Amino acid sequence: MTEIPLIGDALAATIEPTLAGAKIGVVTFPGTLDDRDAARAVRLAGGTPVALWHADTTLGDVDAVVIPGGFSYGDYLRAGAISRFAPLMAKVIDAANSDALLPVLGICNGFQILTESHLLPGSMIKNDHLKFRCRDQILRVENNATDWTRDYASGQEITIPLKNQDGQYIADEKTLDALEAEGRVVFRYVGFNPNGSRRDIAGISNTAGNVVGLMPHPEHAVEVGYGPGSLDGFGVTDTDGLGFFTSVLNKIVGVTK
Ligand SMILES: NC(=O)CC[C@H](N)C(=O)O
Repeated sequence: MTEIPLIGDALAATIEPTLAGAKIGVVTFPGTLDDRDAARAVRLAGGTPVALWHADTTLGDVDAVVIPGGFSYGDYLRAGAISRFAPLMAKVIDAANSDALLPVLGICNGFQILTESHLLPGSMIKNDHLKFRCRDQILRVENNATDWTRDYASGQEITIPLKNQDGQYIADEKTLDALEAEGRVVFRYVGFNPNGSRRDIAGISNTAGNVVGLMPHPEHAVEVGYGPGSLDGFGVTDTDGLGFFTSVLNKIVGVTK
C-alpha cells in the first residue's frame, strides 16, 4: 500500500523534526468552525496541536495559542463580545500580557475576540457593503518581526482566503496613527479593500508582537492542491499561510532569525 503524502516533498524537506516538541493550543468555542483546519495547519508546519475548550480553566503546557475563525456564541450581541468572557480567555489574556509573552494568533472571529478582549485595539464592524464576502485575498506582510510573521520577508505579498461579514477594521485616528508609527499594522490588503477597513488594514499586533490578529485565513492555505493557488492550476500560492505556523514554531524552539 502506498502511503498518501500529506504534504509536498519540497515542503516536507523544510520541516524541522525538533518542532514537534512545540505545543500550540487551538481554542474551540460553541460555534467555532475552523479549529480542525487550524490544528491541521499546526501539524503540517511540524508542531503538535492541543485542543482547548472555551470553558477550560487552564492552558496546560501549551507554548502558543490560536483562536480560530467561526461564529462563536453565534456572533450574538457582536462578534466576539460574549467569547471574551469565556473562562479560558481570562487565562489567554493573562498569559499574553505576562512576562512570558505567550504568542497568540486570532484569525477572523479570533481577531474579533482579541479586539473585544482588548488584547488588540480597535473594533470589527459590518463590511461596508453589508454583504458576506468570500474570496482569495492578496495581503502585504508589513511587519515580519512578530512571533507569527518572522518566516516571511518584509513586504512579501501572500494570497490567502477571506470569508466574513464583520471584517471592517475601525479605530480612532490617534490609534491608527500610533499603530502605523509603531509598526503594528502587520498586514495590509493589496489591490482591493474587501470590507472598508481603515487604511486597508488586514491585521495588527500588540506592542510586543506576541499577539497578532487578522481577518483572512492562513490556516486554509497550508497544503498543495487545496489552497488559493490550486484555482489557477499552478498551486504557487497554495501554502502561503504556512509561514504563520512555522514562524511561531521556530520562535518557540529557539531558531534564530
Ligand atoms: N470566517 C469567520 O471567522 C467569520 C467571522 C465572523 N463571524 C464574521 O462573519 O465576520
